[in-house]
Amino acid sequence: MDALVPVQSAGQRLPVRLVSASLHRCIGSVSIRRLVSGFAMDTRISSRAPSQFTIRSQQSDLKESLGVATSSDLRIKEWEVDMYQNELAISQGIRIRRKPPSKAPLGYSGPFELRLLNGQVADSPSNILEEITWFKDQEVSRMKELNPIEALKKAVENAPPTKDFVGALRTAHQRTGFPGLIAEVKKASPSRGILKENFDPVEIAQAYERGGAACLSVLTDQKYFKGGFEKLEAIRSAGVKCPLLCKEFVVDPWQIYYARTKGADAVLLIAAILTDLEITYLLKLSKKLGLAALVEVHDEREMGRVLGIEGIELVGINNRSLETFKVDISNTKKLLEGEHGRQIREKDMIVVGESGLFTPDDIAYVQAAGVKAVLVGESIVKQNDPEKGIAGLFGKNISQT
Ligand SMILES: O=C(O)c1ccccc1NCC(=O)[C@H](O)[C@H](O)COP(=O)(O)O
Repeated sequence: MDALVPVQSAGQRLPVRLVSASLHRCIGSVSIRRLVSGFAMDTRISSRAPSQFTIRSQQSDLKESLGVATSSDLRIKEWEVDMYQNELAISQGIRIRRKPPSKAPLGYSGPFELRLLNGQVADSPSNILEEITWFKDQEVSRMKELNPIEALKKAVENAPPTKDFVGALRTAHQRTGFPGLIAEVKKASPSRGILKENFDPVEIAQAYERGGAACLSVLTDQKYFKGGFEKLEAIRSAGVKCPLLCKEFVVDPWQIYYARTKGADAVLLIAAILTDLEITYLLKLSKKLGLAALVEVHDEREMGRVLGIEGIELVGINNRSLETFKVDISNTKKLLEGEHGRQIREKDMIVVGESGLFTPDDIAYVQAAGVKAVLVGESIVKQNDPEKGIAGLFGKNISQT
């Protein structure tokens, strides 16, 4: 019996079988589908094996056997599922915690008791990505109440078809000989503050399209980037033809449905905050809804993980450390060297160089490293005329070539 799940250190793999077996015991008749952050997983639990972990009164056992869990049982179970999810993430080397650490609910007795006694955990976010992720988790819970998934699924059925994001990048690369440009519509960022005061997202998007952008990236996060879904919708409704990336911090499948209903053609999946299983599932869901997925990595470990996942066509290498904000475009080169680069070429994936690209030399540098697309925000959005900004970035007008 695995009464005590061993605490995993970073880099060690926590067997999924062990996690599911333990979840099985903890959750009893409650569907994991509802509990693991809304992620629909294959494992639907139906067994009513008695829990080794939770102390229940005879009365609550009776209630549960009748399918009526007490609210305190549910709190304990939800908390414990969060803890297992953290363990799984840690075992994959993910340092970003998805939620602030919380104390065990009253009455909890189980494997995490020992863990809690041992360590002092920081209860403030350790970097900006973690802060954004914690906020997003809360924000998505609120948004889900206002826009239930059933309504979104209906809206998706009636939504117009999506545009071919990956195809647009390949075509632009072949047409211009330069990496296909994903031009970012971004008013502000945590590292740079406000980038443009008089910010008209539709005007900027139209200027980017005239300037030869293959695709656009639209920030939808309000709090940290001053973006919004209304901006994505407005750009789509204005008749812009470029495929649109919904630039969000996805922590829940609900967001994929929501992005689809708001006019997105592609979504961003950030490996630093998602487990392999989550990426796999979100990728499948995106494809099912007709969306492309840009899977973003920051380091070699994340690149290795992503290369082990089937079905990824677009990999973004972010040159910005989300922990220190330092931008270093040699990160793109480093991650495309050796075995990883070989696998990427073999799989014919499109690599997108992201962040910190300002000059034709920067573009030439990441192109020589192997990228077929670039994602650029600051250097073009700040220009009075973003259309000319694109010509400046590439050293020539790429709309005509
Ligand atoms: O830009 C930030 O400060 C930032 C902070 C935390 C998470 C993500 C962040 N940026 C998102 C991006 O990756 C960039 O918007 C994108 O790659 C374009 O970068 P740039 O051309 O340097 O504006």
